[in-house]
Formats: sequence, structure tokens, C-alpha cells
Amino acid sequence: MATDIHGPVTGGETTPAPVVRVEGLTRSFDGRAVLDRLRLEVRPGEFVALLGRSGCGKSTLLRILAGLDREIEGTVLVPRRRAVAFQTPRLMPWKKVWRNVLLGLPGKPGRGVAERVLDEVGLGRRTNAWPRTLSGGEAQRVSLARALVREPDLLLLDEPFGALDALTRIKAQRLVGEVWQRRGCAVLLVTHDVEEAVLLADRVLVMDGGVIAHETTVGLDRPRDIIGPAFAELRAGLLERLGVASVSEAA
Ligand SMILES: Nc1ncnc2c1ncn2[C@@H]1O[C@H](COP(=O)(O)OP(=O)(O)OP(=O)(O)O)[C@@H](O)[C@H]1O
Repeated sequence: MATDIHGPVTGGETTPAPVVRVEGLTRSFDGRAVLDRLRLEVRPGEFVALLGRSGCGKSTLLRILAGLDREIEGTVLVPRRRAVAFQTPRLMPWKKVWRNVLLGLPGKPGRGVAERVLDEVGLGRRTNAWPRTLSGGEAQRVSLARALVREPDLLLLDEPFGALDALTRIKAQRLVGEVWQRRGCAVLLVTHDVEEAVLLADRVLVMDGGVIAHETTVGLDRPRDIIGPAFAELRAGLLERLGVASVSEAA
């Protein structure tokens, strides 16, 4: 469990230790700080969405949390059990789907392990397929299965639905929501889509100037009514934060 990293909670408090704790995180490229003393906490089981204009450093932060970039200053505490899925599924074309799912896993897990998790993402029938025969949505679900098979306490998703058509995207969003509710892991989702963020997340963060410049707690019951006024209000507020006038304001 992630709490092991942070030690026991002191003073008999009931608030669990955060699963992610980032303080004073700075990452520079060519002398320019893309992340500038950034602070972030994510609670166990929390679904957090990360928005921000293109190039503000969302993927950089995610890569650091995934352990893929260590040229940093500051404190980054994350659970050992964490997994990442990217916008492009990055499957090995010469390995069948189930072997892709098990790729890089320690030990020698059997095919059954891959089959169970492929079932969970609705791909039980494609375990023996070659990656080139998959649709974009299917390939993305294999990528999600490859992350889930690691039983993560923290699931990092970098625009996983960005390249999907509208209908496939809705299905994939629903799937991620279900998986999250069933598994109870924390999720950090990088997205450009404000609606997606409000649909899925407990908390939406907006990055700007190398820090988390704003956060909105969503606080709507699930499943969420995306045509209701509360949803629209949250969406409009976030669009404003991103410097985009909402449609009703622009009209
Ligand atoms: N390896 C690198 N070398 C040099 N500059 C980099 C590198 N990685 C990222 N950057 C720069 O850091 C900044 C943030 O990039 P990042 O990919 O984190 O942004 P982002 O918010 O995820 O953008 P987008 O939403 O367009 O994916 C950009 O200006 C980018 O050019």
C-alpha cells in the first residue's frame, strides 16, 4: 500500500496519508522551468483530472510520477504499485494481445492473468489476436489492461481517449469510470477535455505557470447528469480558468 511509503498516520488521525505527495517539484528544459516548485497531493482512491493549455507541463508531470523522468528537484512520493497508459497504446506488433498485457511484469505470470484483466476491459475474445487486427478503441483497452494487470494503487492516464472517435471515446470513458469504482485505485487523468474531467473526476486541477493554479472539487453524484445545470456551471467555470469563454457566453 502507498501509505507504507509515508509511514503510519500520526496522532490517531482518520485522514489517510496521500497516495501521491509532491512538493517543490521543479523540472527544467534548456534552462526553462516547465514545472516550478509544484505542489500536489492525491488521496488514496481519488480520481483527479489534470487540465491545462497545451505545453503547460501536464505530460511532464505525469512522466515524473510514472518514474520515467528523474531529472528533477523537489520531493515526489508515489506508491510503488503504479501504472501508466498513454494516448497511443504502444503495443508490440510482434506479440499477441495477451503477451502485450504481460510485457515487463515480474515473475512468469500465466496467460490466465492476462485473460482475466482483458475480460475486465471487455476484450476477453481478443486475447489471442495480433495488435494490427485491433480497432483503435480495442488497442487502447489493451493498453489499459496492461496498466491494470499491475494492480496499481495509482493509475496514470495521459490523454488515453484523445485519439478515439466520439462514440468510442464515450464508451472508453465509461469503462475507466467503472474500472476505477471497482478497483478503488487513485487515478490521475491528463486530458484536454473539460467535460471528460467533470464527468469522471472527484477533483479537477488546472496547471498554469508550472504549478497547479486552480482546483475544482466536482462534488456531483454519480452517475453524473451531463446535461444538468450543476454540470454546466462547473464546466463553464473551468473553461473560464483555461481562458476559454463558454459557448453561452460567446454566443
Ligand atoms: N524532453 C524534452 N526536451 C525539451 N523540452 C521538453 C521535453 N519534454 C517536454 N518539453 C517541453 O516542456 C513543455 C511542456 O511539455 P508537456 O509535454 O509536458 O506539455 P503538455 O501540457 O503535456 O502539452 P500537451 O497538452 O500539448 O500534450 C513544452 O514546452 C515542451 O516543449
